[in-house]
Amino acid sequence: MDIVYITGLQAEAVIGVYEWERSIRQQLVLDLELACDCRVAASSDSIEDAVDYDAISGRLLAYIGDSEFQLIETLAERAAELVMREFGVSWLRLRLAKPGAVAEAASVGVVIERGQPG
Ligand SMILES: Nc1nc2c(c(=O)[nH]1)N=C([C@H](O)[C@@H](O)CO)CN2
Repeated sequence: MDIVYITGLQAEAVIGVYEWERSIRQQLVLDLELACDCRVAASSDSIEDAVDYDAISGRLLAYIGDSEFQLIETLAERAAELVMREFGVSWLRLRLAKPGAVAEAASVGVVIERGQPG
């Protein structure tokens, strides 16, 4: 299995369980690993055969920017479903960080894996 990856994708959203969080936008950072067979795109040298990290990044930024979930678990799950459904990705690992959430921590977040490799 090969991987196309995106790291440090910075987005902003309304997210959080507390009342004060419902009226502000907070920073989120995404890392994604996306299963693929890079030989297909390498053979044709065509973006049509590639897992397009630019298109996926843009779609995720738009989706997250419009979202208003309470939990980062919910946003991570929905974002994973979107990428798999719209971009035909069979397996992914998604890390979603909310770096401002705990003042004493460098960052907090979730990591999920969905689908089957290959
Ligand atoms: N597992 C989680 N724990 C917490 C979340 C969350 O989304 N998942 N959210 C909060 C608050 O919104 C927090 O980020 C405010 O600082 C607390 N714990």
